[in-house]
Amino acid sequence: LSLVPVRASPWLWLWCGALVRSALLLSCCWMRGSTELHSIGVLCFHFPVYTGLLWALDQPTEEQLWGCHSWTRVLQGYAVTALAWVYWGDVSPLLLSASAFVRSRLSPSPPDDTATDHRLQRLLGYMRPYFWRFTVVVILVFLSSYGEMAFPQYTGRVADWIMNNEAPDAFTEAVTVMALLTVASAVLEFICDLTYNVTMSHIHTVVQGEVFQAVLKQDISFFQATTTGELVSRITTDTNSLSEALSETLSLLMWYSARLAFILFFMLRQSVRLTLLTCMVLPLIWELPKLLGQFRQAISKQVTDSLAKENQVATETFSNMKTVRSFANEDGETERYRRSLDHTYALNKKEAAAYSATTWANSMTTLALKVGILYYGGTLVTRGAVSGGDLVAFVLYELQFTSAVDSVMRFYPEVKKAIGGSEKIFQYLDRIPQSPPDGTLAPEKLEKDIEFKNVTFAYPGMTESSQVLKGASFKLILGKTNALVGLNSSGKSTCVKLLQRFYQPQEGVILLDGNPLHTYKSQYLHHTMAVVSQDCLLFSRSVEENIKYGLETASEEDVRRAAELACAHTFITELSDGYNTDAGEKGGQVSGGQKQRISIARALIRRPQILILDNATSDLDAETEKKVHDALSRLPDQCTLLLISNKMELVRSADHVVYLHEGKAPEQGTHQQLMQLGGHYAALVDKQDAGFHRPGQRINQSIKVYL
Ligand SMILES: Nc1ncnc2c1ncn2[C@@H]1O[C@H](COP(=O)(O)OP(=O)(O)OP(=O)(O)O)[C@@H](O)[C@H]1O
Repeated sequence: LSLVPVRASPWLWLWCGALVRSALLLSCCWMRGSTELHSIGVLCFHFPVYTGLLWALDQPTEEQLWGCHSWTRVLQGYAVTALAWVYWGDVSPLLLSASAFVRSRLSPSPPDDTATDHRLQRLLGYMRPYFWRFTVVVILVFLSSYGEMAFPQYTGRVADWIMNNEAPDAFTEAVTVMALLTVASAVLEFICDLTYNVTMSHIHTVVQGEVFQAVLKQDISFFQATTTGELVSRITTDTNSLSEALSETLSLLMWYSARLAFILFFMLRQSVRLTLLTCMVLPLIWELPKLLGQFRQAISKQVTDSLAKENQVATETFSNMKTVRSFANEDGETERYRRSLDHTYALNKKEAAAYSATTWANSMTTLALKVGILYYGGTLVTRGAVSGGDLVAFVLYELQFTSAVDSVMRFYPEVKKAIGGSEKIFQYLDRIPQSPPDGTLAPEKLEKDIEFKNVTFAYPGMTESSQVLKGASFKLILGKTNALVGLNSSGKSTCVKLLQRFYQPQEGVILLDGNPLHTYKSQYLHHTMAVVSQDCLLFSRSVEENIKYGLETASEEDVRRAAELACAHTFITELSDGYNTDAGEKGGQVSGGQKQRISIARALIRRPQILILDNATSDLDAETEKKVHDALSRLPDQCTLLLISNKMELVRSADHVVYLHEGKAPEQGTHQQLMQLGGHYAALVDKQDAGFHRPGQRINQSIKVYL
């Protein structure tokens, strides 16, 4: 062991021993977690670092350096290592679970390093197409950071020249070079910032577009479970803060990291001892704010969630303003909003406390370092170990160094926080819609009836006892007028939603043209089948754009023809700006009846093979409704018409009536056949007829007719 080269350098011996011990510990696969790596670091390197510190402080180190060569010391070192090896082998799982417990107490959602790495990789994936641009950015960052080193370097030299009254020409030259390098560095920084920010804002646009697209692909139950406020917040607020963090904060992090590397290099050139002293204190500067930063990160996540909830309350209130006003519940809504504000405020206070603690820890540690450097540097100058100029340069470097460490410490958690915040964005991007994959069928013409075969269905999250359909089997005749009748909540609208593939039946199958519904292309299905429901909504755009919604290629002639069929043309031309009149948010600028006719026109412009009207003419007066139905009866023969209405005269005129009862379809046939049967349907018709003959009594509106 005391053989030649090692003996020649006690430092080498000391560090080799530390490396051997750490390699031994690392070879145990169970000791590769971050906690264990820290422990290995402490175990193996505390002695060499301690000796280094003594050397930096100009203290005697002979005993520490040469003491290793005694067999007792070597054996003692390995004995401690072996002991630690055994100790961690047995106790490590216990320690890990205890620390996990403590962390779970401190923060409900502890930061998961693996998940963060994964998210980082995903984000880097978006940067990959701009690889060369980022390479240029990195090169510019390094060049510019290098240029910034000119100021302390030349200031130190100038200080020496002034103190020693040397070469006045060199002084002017040094100042000129320093100025040129600083200007060059600033120009490079400008080019670099511009390139980086333009690229990042393009990436932001791409991510935002992808998230929006991914959300639109989701199944209807997803929209039912997720509130609009939350969705909007994820698409706008979250992507914006991610983009801000990645464009501003990450760029600053890059700058300061590069600066840190150069400063360290120049500091080492200036004085190894002073640099060592600075670096000894570095872990303290590094670890304390990092620990506090983790705590802050967890709180920030809670703040983001709380803000999303706040948005949700506001969005819900404003979008239901009429309901709020009609129930005079402004105070109630204000109270609800105030409660969510209070919750965010409480979290903000926690976050502010964590932020202050992090900042305080940063400044205290850096202050202690500054005092230490000045004191120890002063003694070195007095002893003549370094020149006054060197100390001046070193102090300037050290100031930049601590500010760089401080910035890296500050921006690193922020970037991590933004990466953590990207979790939800990626959740949306990764979410696979629960509906089966899109089919391939898209026949030009349907030939067979629509058939529900033993269909059983409960809404997502509902129990079996809440099944809406319990093995319902019935047919809707192709090219004819069909009526689906039943009491309230008997599942009539649910059947339409199943036909639109908003939900999937748990059992049974729905056949269209003899094939299961899911074998059809989704786009084809929604073009073939047009649905107009009672609560049809218009978009805040012109009437014309509303009518040709999703069919941008439709001509003006098509729009006018569809509007005429829906008896909407006349009133549209009387609107302030005709077809160009803005329908307002959710169609708020037109009346309920006008909204329904525009919606019917929107359905008709597609020339659907199946038209479903779910109480779609309920807001029309009798005369207009008759006109609309007359027009609809003139639709081409092959169009299967499906109408929901509370008016029995429409049901009577249907070719085929299906009566839904307790999740099944016990009666189906023509109106006459069902009346002759004398079952539920006949009883319902009788009740309604009786209701019509009692003036002033409210009619039990529980019939829906689909044509
Ligand atoms: N999105 C949903 N999530 C959970 N349950 C729902 C949902 N939509 C409807 N339901 C429930 O399903 C049942 C059937 O509702 P559906 O709207 O299909 O009945 P309906 O016959 O059209 O009723 P109505 O004549 O009153 O319009 C009701 O009990 C209703 O509460």
